[in-house]
This record gives sequence, structure tokens and C-alpha cells, in this order.
Amino acid sequence: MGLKKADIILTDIDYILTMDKDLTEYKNADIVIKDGKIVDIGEGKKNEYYGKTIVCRNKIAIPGMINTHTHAAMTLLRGYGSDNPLKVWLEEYIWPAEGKFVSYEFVRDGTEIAVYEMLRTGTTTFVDMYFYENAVADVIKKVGIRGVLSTGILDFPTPGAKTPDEGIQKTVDFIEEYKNNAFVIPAIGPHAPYTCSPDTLKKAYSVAEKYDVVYHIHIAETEFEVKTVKEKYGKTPVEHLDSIGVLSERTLAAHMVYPSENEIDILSEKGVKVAHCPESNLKLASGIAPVPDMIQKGVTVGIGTDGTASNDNLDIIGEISTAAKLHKGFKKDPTVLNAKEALLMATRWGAQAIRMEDKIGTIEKGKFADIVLIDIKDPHLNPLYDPYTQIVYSSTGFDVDTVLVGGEIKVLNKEVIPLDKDYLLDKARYWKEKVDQIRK
Ligand SMILES: CSC[C@H]1O[C@@H](n2cnc3c(O)ncnc32)[C@H](O)[C@@H]1O
Ligand SMILES: [Zn+2]
Repeated sequence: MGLKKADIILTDIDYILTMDKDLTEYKNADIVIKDGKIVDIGEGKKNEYYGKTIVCRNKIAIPGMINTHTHAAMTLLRGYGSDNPLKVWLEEYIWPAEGKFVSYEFVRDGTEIAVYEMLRTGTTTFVDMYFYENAVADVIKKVGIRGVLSTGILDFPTPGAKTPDEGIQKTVDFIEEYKNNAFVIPAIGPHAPYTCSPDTLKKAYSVAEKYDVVYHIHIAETEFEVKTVKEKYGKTPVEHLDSIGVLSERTLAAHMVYPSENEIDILSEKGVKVAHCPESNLKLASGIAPVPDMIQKGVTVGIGTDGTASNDNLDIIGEISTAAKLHKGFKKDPTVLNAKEALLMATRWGAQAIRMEDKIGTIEKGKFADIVLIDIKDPHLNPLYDPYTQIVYSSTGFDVDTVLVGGEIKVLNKEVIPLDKDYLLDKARYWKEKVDQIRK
């Protein structure tokens, strides 16, 4: 029989962790890619196809990872205002700096730095909420990564919009511009129940419904938020949002540190998804989200880093490692959030959180070829008894060797191909000098 044509054949992969519903694994096997999608997987597949071949000995393949909550451009504020509570950090450091500097150029440069780090550490899709999302979209078009992008909508003037209505209109225009794009995926981003009125939250929700996009919002991040919302509306955040009708399967709730038992039931019934951001919650001392309880009640939980000013990195492997250990320690139960579940948060569950499970999140035929290869030829990853535990507990994102997005090679031999490192370092220096002036 004649050989079939492929674009790329990844051969001799030590382990392929598909993360599909049966958690199918392959050993010493191949992945075949054509037209940006996975067309075949398995042992000996390399003998059935011809095309560009990449030999992947000493590698583990996993699906491209998904960061379900970040503010990418905040790389330019990495470490700024550290070691302060969320309220002080936002009101005294971050918002003044954003008010002064955030512009198309700031967001473009900050996002390029973020995208470099994300690709380098194996993230192929990120969910963003910030300002000037047109700049984020331009970076995505230049580099080739997937982004679910929302302009942050607040009831007070922001760098991108004077009023919430302007923010909502910008979002509608953005949705119109990018509908049906496989890389720039528009969403709507009302900031939080303590910064948006019920009217703003509802208007934003009608846009989410009309255009069928993700409704991305911070919810129940701190005790301060719970207290504020209770004082203002007589209800806790999830109950309040439920009462105004903005909770559904399209709602993606970042943080969810303080849901009550009843609120977890609401999340489960309404199909609300959660973006768990453990490192940001720890760094800002916000608290520990009851992730095992939410998962047990059927809530889909993805993983997020939040922005790098509150983390302070975009390494998703580091984030799931923190999550897996944090919840074991908190519950005093080592079986809680095992390595497979931790990796699911970064892959299939993350895809479900953004309603893209038919396209990304697993290595399966027909899915986009968003694939990460982790280099295991290093003493710190050997001996290797179990590939899942090795990834979650022993590796970091910097063990990622190769990354493909839509079948295109973005990282090879640990080099990020579409971006220039020295250029990014210059940009980081340029903006630091400006931001430093604020407190002088
Ligand atoms: C509306 S766009 C993003 C907006 O949110 C700010 N922000 C960053 N991290 C957090 C967080 O953990 N909780 C609340 N708000 C956050 C960011 O600085 C922008 O102003
Ligand atoms: Zn956030």
C-alpha cells in the first residue's frame, strides 16, 4: 500500500498522554499531523505516512496546555507592589500604574513577553482579560498562539474605555471582527461583582448570550469582596450573580476562593466553570479555593496563573504542581487532586472551561495539533516510574522542548521561534524605567 501524505510526523515519542476520556496512553509511538490537525496516533504510524519527520526520543507528549485566567500584558508589572494585600496592591500600585501607562504599545509589548514565556513553558491557549485587546490580537496573529480575549469592563474609567457601555461596545466590535477565527477567540470580561453594577453585569451577559461567547469574570476572590457584595446586595457573590441571571455554562469564574456549600451547588447546577489560580491566591494571601469540593460536586475546574504581578510567572506546570500539593496539604489527604487530575486541569478540563473541548485539550484524531513535548533526558526527571507524576511533581515548564500550535512548530529545542529574546529584554527594561518614575 502507498504511503499517505502528512505535514508533520512526530515519531518515537516515549509516552503520549492523550488526556482523552479514557486517559489513553501510548508508548514509543507517533503522532501524524495534516492541515493543522491530528490525523493519526499510535505505534508504527510513521510507517504509513511521509512528510516532515521530527524524531522525539526521550520525550513525553501532552496536549498543549490552557491557561484559563491571566492578564498577559501585566508581565510589565511583574513583581510590582509585591507583598501587599489585594486591595492595597490594586489601589496603590497596579491601578495607578495602569492608569498612567496602559496603551496599545504597553499591551503589545507586555503580551509579547507573556506569549514568549507561555509558549516556552507549554501553554498553547490562554484566556485573557485586559485592556487594548486589539493589541493582544495583533500579537497572536504575529506569533501564532490561541487566545480567548476579553476587554476588562469596570464601572469606573479604565485605560481602554471611559464608561462600562464603551467597554461593552468595544467588545461587540471585537467579537464582530474576530468571529470564526481559530486563534483570536473573543469573549466578554466584566471585571467582578464588586466593580460592576448589576446593570453592567446583565448588559454584558446579553452580549455573551447573543454571540455565544465566554463570560469571563473574577468571582469570590477575597473575604473583602464577599463582605462588600453582601453589604451592597444582601447576598454572597455567587448568589447575587445567580439572582441577576448571569450564571450559566458560558460563565468562567476566576478564583472562586470563597463559595459557600450552597454556592458550590449553584455553580454545579448552572454549569459555571472555574479558573483556579492557586499561586495568585497564595501570593496575595486571598485564601485557598475549595477545589476538591467543587470537583466532587461536578464543577469543571481549569487552571490559571492570573497576571504575573500576582504570581509571578506563567508556568502552567508549576501552577498544577502547586495546586496538587496545596489541596493535599489543606485536606490532609495525599489522594486529593492526584497527578492525572492536576494535568487534566491544564488540558481537557481547561478546554471544557472555555467550551473548546471539541477542538483542543486532548491528543485525539480531528483535534487541532496543539502539542507539547517534554524533554525527559535529564537526571532530575529520572528514573521515571510514572509520566504523570514526573510532569506534575518533578518537571517545570522549562523542561518543555517542543511546542506545536495548529500543527506549526513554535518552540524547538527549547527555542521560541517566532520571538526574539533580546528584543523582549529591551522592551522590559524600557517599561520598567517608566513605571519606576511613578513612586520617585
Ligand atoms: C479588567 S482587566 C484586568 C484588571 O484586573 C486587575 N487585576 C489583576 N489581577 C487581579 C486580581 O487578582 N483580582 C482583581 N483584579 C485583578 C488588573 O490589574 C486590571 O486592572
Ligand atoms: Zn485576574
